[in-house]
Amino acid sequence: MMMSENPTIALVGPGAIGTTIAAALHEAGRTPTICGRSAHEHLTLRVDGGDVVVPGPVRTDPTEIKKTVDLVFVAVKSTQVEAAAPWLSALCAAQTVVCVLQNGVEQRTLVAPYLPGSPVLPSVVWFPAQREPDASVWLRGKARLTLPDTPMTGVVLAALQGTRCSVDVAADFTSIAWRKLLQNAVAGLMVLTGRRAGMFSRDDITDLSLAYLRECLAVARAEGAVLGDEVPQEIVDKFHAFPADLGTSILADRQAGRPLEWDIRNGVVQRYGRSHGIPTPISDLVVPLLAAASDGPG
Ligand SMILES: NC(=O)C1=CN([C@@H]2O[C@H](COP(=O)(O)OP(=O)(O)OC[C@H]3O[C@@H](n4cnc5c(N)ncnc54)[C@H](OP(=O)(O)O)[C@@H]3O)[C@@H](O)[C@H]2O)C=CC1
Ligand SMILES: CC(C)(CO)C(=O)C(=O)O
Repeated sequence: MMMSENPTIALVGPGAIGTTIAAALHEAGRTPTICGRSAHEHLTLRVDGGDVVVPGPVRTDPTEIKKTVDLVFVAVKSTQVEAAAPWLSALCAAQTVVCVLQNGVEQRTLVAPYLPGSPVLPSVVWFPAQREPDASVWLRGKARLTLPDTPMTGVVLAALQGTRCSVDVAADFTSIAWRKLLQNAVAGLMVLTGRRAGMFSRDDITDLSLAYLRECLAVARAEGAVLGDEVPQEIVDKFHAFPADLGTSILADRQAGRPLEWDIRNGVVQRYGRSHGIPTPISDLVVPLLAAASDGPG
């Protein structure tokens, strides 16, 4: 699918990931319409070379949107898609490309019901970014996405071409998305301890993580992911190498008392495990604890 020369672009969900992508687009002269929940005059991305300020305002009323756009980036949490649906109705026509910047392997299923048949492009978001108390976002790694190879991938490639956010296109997107899901699943253990990446240097947490990752790997393979036996160790090695104070977005939500993406990051392994008849004893412990931390009661 080709994009018009000056495509119109909107970003729904100007949080940690959304601000990073909005800043990348803005630096390349492709400033998106920013659609959020909280009003801000501008967005600020903290990067090594200083701040990137993206002019706003952040729009908060979907009824103000009078025209659909060519490309929408969706960067709300998976728990916020339903509430963000009025933005999707206002911004999307049948030909609008909707690129979902979320964790998980179910972006299409989650977002498509709120669209007028627009094509949905899932992505793998590799970089850590965190919201700071002053509402700026701290980009803590190299901005990088992986996209599946589809007829509309070129639209996103063109939009992000020459920006600080690099994009890889994967022939086997399923395997890459599941690999990232394994990383996210084990990161969920940080919610249960209230600790950051430094906790993975403990031998007992390393052993638990490896066992959990092997369980997730069995489910990923049953879902068609081609991932080797070395993947659990590689993911744990990654956590060992992270700065000790690096968190994860689900921990940030826990600490802010927000709903957690427990279902798309952890519950998914238990759900698919059940459908394939694969035992998931670690998920059976971890998932109810995360679900209760998120949704209560109590
Ligand atoms: N942060 C990270 O390092 C990474 C995150 N991810 C994934 O990316 C996705 C986005 O995460 P992240 O950026 O951290 O999330 P954030 O919570 O930082 O951002 C979500 C944004 O969506 C806004 N929002 C909430 N509800 C609505 C609504 N109804 N309409 C419009 N905007 C709304 C929020 O507004 P408000 O300011 O009011 O809360 C916030 O600006 C998640 O799936 C996450 O798992 C993937 C890789 C890394
Ligand atoms: C930072 C990262 C990449 C690792 O878990 C992430 O996906 C998140 O925080 O949600």
